[in-house]
Amino acid sequence: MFPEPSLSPGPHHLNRTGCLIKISDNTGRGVYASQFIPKNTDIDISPVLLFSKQEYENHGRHTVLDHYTFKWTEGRMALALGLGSLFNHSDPPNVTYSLDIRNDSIRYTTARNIHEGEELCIFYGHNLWFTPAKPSSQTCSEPETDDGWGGLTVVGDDQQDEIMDIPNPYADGDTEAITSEEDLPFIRLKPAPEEEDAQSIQTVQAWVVDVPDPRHITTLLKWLKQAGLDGPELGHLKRIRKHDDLTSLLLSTTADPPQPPEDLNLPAPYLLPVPTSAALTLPSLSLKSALWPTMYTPRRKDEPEPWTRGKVAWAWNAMKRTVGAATKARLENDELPIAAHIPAPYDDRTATSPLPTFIAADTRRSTRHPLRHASIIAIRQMADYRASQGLDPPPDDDAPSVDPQSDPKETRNGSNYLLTDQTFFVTHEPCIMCSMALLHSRVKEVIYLHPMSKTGGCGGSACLPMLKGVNHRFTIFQWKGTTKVTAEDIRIDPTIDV
Ligand SMILES: C[S@@+](CC[C@H](N)C(=O)[O-])C[C@H]1O[C@@H](n2cnc3c(N)ncnc32)[C@H](O)[C@@H]1O
Repeated sequence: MFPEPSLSPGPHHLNRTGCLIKISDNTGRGVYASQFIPKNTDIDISPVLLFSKQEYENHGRHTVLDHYTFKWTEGRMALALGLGSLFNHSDPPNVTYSLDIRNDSIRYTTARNIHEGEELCIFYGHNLWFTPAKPSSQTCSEPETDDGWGGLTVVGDDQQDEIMDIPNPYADGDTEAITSEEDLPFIRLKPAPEEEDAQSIQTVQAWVVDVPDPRHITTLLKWLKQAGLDGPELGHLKRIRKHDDLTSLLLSTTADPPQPPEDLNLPAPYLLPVPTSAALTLPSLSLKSALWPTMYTPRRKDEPEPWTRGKVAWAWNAMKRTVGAATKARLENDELPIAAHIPAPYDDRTATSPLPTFIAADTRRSTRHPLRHASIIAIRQMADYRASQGLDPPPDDDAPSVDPQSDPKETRNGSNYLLTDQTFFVTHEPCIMCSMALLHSRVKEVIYLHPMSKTGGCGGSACLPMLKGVNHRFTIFQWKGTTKVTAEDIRIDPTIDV
């Protein structure tokens, strides 16, 4: 059924589940099935060789190891021994893998039934360092994120019970210690300043005069000042342009041409389109400066807020629970496997009456309602709860279903229906509608697992909190998953609005 690629047999290394190594012209060595292998079979458990962060930085990453190693915890890198290093990349993959931090090994499991002769492939992530032999089935452009090993993403097990069994890798240690950025299980997405292309650059007509004798420039700059033509409206542009041997001076955007001092004998001013704003990125700088020399003002990034180990452990549990809810929604209710979760805030852990946890799955299928997205439901749960002043919520099909693990009575104060200061966990990047709802809700930060590059409103197809004119911004994180909370099972069609 699966055509034998132009393979030389290579060394066989037949393992107990029937995996063997073959060599193809396009992808080099790879792992192939010598027989039918059912879904959910553990096909290999590869021990790993660990490199310390320093060892890897100084040596490993400058060698071919960089194409083979997986990101481990505490900045360490792992080389899978045996078959583990030989799985090639495919999107979608037919093999998932999970890191077993305790036993220094990686487990590879079939994600579906595998036929004899089929190549077994894992998913390396979206930032490949080579051109994949088979074109990716996903055409989405994903955010520039670090996915795993030099480029690999951990795609974990799809069994909810197993997900729930995984020990939290951040559970031990000093809860007050600050976790370094690279040890965080998520990536802070710093939405790029708006990129511009040549067509989208806004321009305005400005008067320019050529100055054959550059010694006149000083006089002209003084004259601009005296004439009141040195206002801030052109402050994003340089006044003088030197092009080949010609010096030109930017005068004004006035309707009529300004009249420079006559005794300088300058040629008549002429109109030129110039950019209306400074350049935020280097590509934009070169496009704009081709029109007129432009100032470069990259956006200053906010100082990232540090995450303590205790808070990271809390986030890990929260994301695990979110994934569990999404998996359950699909398995038990035949819904889309999408869930959103507002856990009791980490800082409430010692409070006598902490906020309850709100967790919601998508219900658009069962309610036949196009707006029953998990995020909208979770936002509404919390808003209703906070505004309810102890009253029972309205009997609606997406009305609050406050987590039974929590006792809401104590903290209902009705003072605030917003999600101010809340961390919002969601299995998939929220769509534009949900991102706008999150913005309206004044949420503090959103952590999502799967990017939705075609429909997402947090950087995928648009970035709502970065829009001009919005009255709130929230921080966005993408889970990178050195844990099994990353579940391939809840991947969905990239064109779905989440
Ligand atoms: C972890 S190794 C996999 C084993 C490798 N094929 C070998 O012979 O050692 C990763 C390397 O395999 C190659 N590779 C993996 N998947 C590929 C794909 N889909 N298309 C082309 N090359 C691929 C790339 O050269 C990549 O750097």
